[in-house]
Amino acid sequence: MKGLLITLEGIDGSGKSTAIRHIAAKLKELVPERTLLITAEPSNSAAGRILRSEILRESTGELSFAEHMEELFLFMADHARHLADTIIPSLEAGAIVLCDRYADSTAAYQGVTLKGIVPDPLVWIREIYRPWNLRPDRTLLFLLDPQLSVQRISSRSGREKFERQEFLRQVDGNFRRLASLEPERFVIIDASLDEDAVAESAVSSILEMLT
Ligand SMILES: Nc1ncnc2c1ncn2[C@@H]1O[C@H](COP(=O)(O)OP(=O)(O)OP(=O)(O)O)[C@@H](O)[C@H]1O
Ligand SMILES: Cc1cn([C@H]2C[C@H](O)[C@@H](COP(=O)(O)O)O2)c(=O)[nH]c1=O
Repeated sequence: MKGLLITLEGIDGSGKSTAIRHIAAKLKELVPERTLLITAEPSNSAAGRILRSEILRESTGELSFAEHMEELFLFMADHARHLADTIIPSLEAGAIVLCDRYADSTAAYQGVTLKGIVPDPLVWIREIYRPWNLRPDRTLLFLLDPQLSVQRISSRSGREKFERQEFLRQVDGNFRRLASLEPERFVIIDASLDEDAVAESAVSSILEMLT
């Protein structure tokens, strides 16, 4: 049986982790014969663990050129390791893989942080990934106004709320641009709906691919 790679993308607080739990429960009920793998990036690779410690430590200060480049290539190294060790073996075994964040997040987020360092960083990052990345069968893009998303995650530490909102507005614009470049791969999920409605739209989109 052919595996299926479904990725979930969207800005911080758009509800991906919440939705993935509902989706997994529903798929277990509707297609009990299928193996499900729920995973996420950054993953638990060595690079992923460095990134997670950095994210937790999130400095409010500006990163240097070297720190921005280091962050980009750590995310890419984590992605390569995650593909090789986890995603590809699961797909080869016929699993449905639900991945919370994937290469599109690198293009969307580092496509903002690398502005002024490289020309059109979103396009550059896509080009670096192109020769070796595994294209998802479908990407669910959770769209939510950054003002709402910042309210949802306001309890988390880190950058000032306004700074985070402006940053996420640019990330949101990058996700929308990525979706416009590959409309056949992306499905837009209205993340402003309640949890059940969001999960229902996500599950129906996945079931379409199974039938
Ligand atoms: N549909 C929804 N409506 C209202 N609140 C929601 C909804 N989905 C999730 N939330 C709440 O918003 C917050 C963020 O949700 P969640 O962690 O699932 O987002 P996320 O996209 O995984 O964020 P991040 O990428 O930053 O981890 C949580 O407090 C969650 O309970
Ligand atoms: C894969 C990936 C992630 N990020 C950012 C996006 C989020 O702010 C954090 C991950 O936090 P989460 O709560 O676990 O989703 O990392 C990024 O900047 N670049 C990437 O490639």
